[in-house]
Amino acid sequence: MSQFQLIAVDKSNIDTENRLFHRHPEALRSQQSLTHSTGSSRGTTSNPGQILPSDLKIADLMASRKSGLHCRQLIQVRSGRRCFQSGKISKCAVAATRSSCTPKPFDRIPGPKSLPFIGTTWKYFPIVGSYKTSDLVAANLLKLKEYGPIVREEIVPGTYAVSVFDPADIESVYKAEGRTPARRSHLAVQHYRLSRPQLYNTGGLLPTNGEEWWRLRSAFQKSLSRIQNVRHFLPTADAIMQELMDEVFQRGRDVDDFQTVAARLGLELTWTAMFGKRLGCLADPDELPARLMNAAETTNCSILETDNTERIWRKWKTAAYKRIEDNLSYIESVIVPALLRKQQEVEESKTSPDWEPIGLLDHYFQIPGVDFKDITGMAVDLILGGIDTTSYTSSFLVWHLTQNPRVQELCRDESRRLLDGGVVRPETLADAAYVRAVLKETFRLNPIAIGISRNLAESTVLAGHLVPKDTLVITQNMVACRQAQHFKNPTSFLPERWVKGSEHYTQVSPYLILPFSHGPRTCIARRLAEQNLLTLMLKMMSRYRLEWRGKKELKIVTPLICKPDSPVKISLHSWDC
Ligand code: HEM
Repeated sequence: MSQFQLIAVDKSNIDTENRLFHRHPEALRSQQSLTHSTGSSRGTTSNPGQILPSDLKIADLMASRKSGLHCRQLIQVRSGRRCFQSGKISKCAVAATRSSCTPKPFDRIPGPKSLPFIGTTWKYFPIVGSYKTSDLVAANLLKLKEYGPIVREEIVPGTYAVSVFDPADIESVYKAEGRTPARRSHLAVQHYRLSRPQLYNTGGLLPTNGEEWWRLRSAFQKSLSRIQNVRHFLPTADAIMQELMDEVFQRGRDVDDFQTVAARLGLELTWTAMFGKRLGCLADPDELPARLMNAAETTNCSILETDNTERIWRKWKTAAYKRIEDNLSYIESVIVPALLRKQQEVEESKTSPDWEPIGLLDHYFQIPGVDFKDITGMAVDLILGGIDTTSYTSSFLVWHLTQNPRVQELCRDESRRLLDGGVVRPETLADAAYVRAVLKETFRLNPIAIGISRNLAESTVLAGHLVPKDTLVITQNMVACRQAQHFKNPTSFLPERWVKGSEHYTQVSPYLILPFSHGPRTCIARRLAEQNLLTLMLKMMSRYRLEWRGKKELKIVTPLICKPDSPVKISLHSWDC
């Protein structure tokens, strides 16, 4: 009988082996029957050199080839002479040896030509280059077409960024991110904060890496990661959205830019979650919220530019660096006095028997091991993270709804069935399968982050190339989610893909759609953000039909996160008229 031997010699190989079983239930069943007889189980005893039955592997791997799935196993076939490597299944002319399956070196990763002093950045220059930083989605799509599923760029001479597009590689990146996942972003924010030790202890959560990041993250995430803690914010969120419907939409049914309205909403929701008190910026817009929103957006939109020109602003303050400095200092001028008031309030009331923490800050001021300066950094990061993410996502959501009247009707039917006297309750959210599917489909086509970046914590094989530890890798989820190999009619907005029982129901790799990222560094406010977006949709769709009045097509620009390229102009029509 011919036999096949899995060569799983290190952790990454064991991971790829597990991935194979994960994707091919047949293989898993056979593996289970195999391991039953040997008394082992999947994932725990993926022994290097383990012998597998021949019928299992041939059938399984051939099926993989037919279905276009990628195996990338380091597998040696003792007889049958097949070698599986780098996303392809190829016949080897001679008996496959381990060396023939050895990953290719890092410098063989394809990518644009690198020039002295400027590396590959010329590709983003006007006229000579074909990529635009303002349209990274198109640039990344072009990279995939030009170079394939792995692309290497020299972003600063001697510093490389590797893009991966295949979900199996995205999974490998997450598996190699380590206990304290590190990314290279918000460098100017970090520099600015470290130069103000009177206000901050560290660069804060967004830019910090390593143990210091974990100290902050583990302290601040508790009140945001448990679902029951987040449900605690639901009644206030419901009341805020009710005000949006009654006061704002009722006043004018033609909204010239929904994104601005949604930014106010994002600020109101974030502020209220933090302080446990309304800011009141929806119905009565005064100057402070507008300036705060503007300061957060300008800071966010200057991040990419400063991350890419680190060497310059470290010597001379560039315009983008100055923008960050000015706007962060404005945010501090609002936040710090509010934090001081809150701290005093907590001190005065926490001894009272009927005092209950309402906002995040009520918890933060009681966490041992963090002080006022740590909380200042966290509060500013929540403001930076909480407004544009909500407003851009809900703008794309509204765009897709306006383009799909049938989807609007299905959302209306579901929300009317589930709302309890117009109010969203925890069980409403749990049952809102269709509205949830609409949000997921929006995230497939319009995630606000094109993907995530990581500095690898360990050397890893990606698309058949050995990528060294510490290399900056970018997962290209957004482009991957628009590929026909993963989704039928990939550019169509079809929430039914996510509705069990629908003929369009699709099961895909869990590493494709990751709008909030994944693992220990996933968005700290993920549950809160989802809760708010679902509540908004349920309440809005139960009352209004949306009509698009903006530019023919809403496109994306990428100052940092993906933003609508033009005003989100809509009209709201009552369903009952
Ligand atoms: C649609 C809504 C949102 C999306 C899609 C989103 C997405 C993301 C993503 C992709 C990351 C990077 C994670 C990584 O590198 O692995 C992130 C981080 C973060 N997000 Fe969100 N986010 C959203 C809403 C919010 C809100 C409402 C807040 C605050 C109230 C927030 C605060 C943060 C913070 C502070 C981080 C940094 C976490 C860390 O580095 O440990 N986000 N978010």
